[in-house]
Amino acid sequence: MPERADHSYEDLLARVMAEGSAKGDRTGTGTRSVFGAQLRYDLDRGFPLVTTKRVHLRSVVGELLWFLSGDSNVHWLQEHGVRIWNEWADEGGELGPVYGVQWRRWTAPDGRHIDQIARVLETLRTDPDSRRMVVSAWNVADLPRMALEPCHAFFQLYVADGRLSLQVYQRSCDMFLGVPFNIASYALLAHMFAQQADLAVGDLVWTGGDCHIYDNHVDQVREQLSREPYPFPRLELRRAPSMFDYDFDDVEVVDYRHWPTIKAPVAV
Ligand SMILES: Nc1nc(=O)c2c([nH]1)NC[C@@H]1CN(c3ccc(C(=O)N[C@@H](CCC(=O)O)C(=O)O)cc3)CN21
Ligand SMILES: O=c1ccn([C@H]2C[C@H](O)[C@@H](COP(=O)(O)O)O2)c(=O)[nH]1
Repeated sequence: MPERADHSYEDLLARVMAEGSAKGDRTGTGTRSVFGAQLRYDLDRGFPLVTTKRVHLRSVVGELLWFLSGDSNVHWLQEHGVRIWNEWADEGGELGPVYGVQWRRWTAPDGRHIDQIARVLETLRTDPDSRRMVVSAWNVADLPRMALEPCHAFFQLYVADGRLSLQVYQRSCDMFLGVPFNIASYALLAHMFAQQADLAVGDLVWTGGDCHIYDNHVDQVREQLSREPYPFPRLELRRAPSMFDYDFDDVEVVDYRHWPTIKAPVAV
């Protein structure tokens, strides 16, 4: 029997449209906003790539590989055709100590560097019941040097019944442009961790703080909400020798049925 289509992202989008409070924001664009929301996807039942518009998976994959490499310069992204971070980079392409740097090289007070991804993977393999499998990009001391403070600030891994789940906390959520990317990115990350630790995949839990729709995305969201979602595609992830050896070619999404692209300006 074919899988039923998931509506949870579209339902949240509709809720922010209908109930969101008018709220100003840093970019001067204006938003409607709801505080606190949660989406849950059983990763075993499909890969949560929004279907009511085309989501450019290659940019999602490129961004995640770039995070995992510990890079903070947009040159590598640009060389691979990913443009989503260009607006925030300085003349040299630098973004400061953003996600990749904090994930792979958090600087301790004594000058050591902590690889949070490697640590959490080690715990996953040796002590999967641990309640301490947390990775934080929210390095308070480093915030002033970042081009943009982390939006997806913190995630936790959890294992039960041989299944790996991941929950991410996103403090600020651009519901139309950013969130479809963020959901797909953490779903892919959960699959990578599970594969490297020989676990099955469980749930992706996405928790949002300030969930907003920018005023200049309202027409696009109305168009999107007029569309009926399709069932999610499937992910085929080729096993890489380590968490840090995945490449574009290892990631394939199969049977992605989707509605056409909807363009929208990004608020800088
Ligand atoms: N306002 C805002 N929203 C965001 O989602 C966001 C930021 N700023 N700043 C940092 C990153 C960059 N992210 C972005 C930036 C641009 C797109 C974007 O323009 N997406 C288009 C085109 C995708 C492509 O060309 O690959 C889309 O249709 O999804 C998506 C995420 C997510 N983040
Ligand atoms: O991965 C991301 C990165 C950024 N966003 C959005 C959320 C906000 O609209 C802006 C960030 O602005 P702040 O004033 O720093 O909150 O970028 C996202 O949704 N996903």
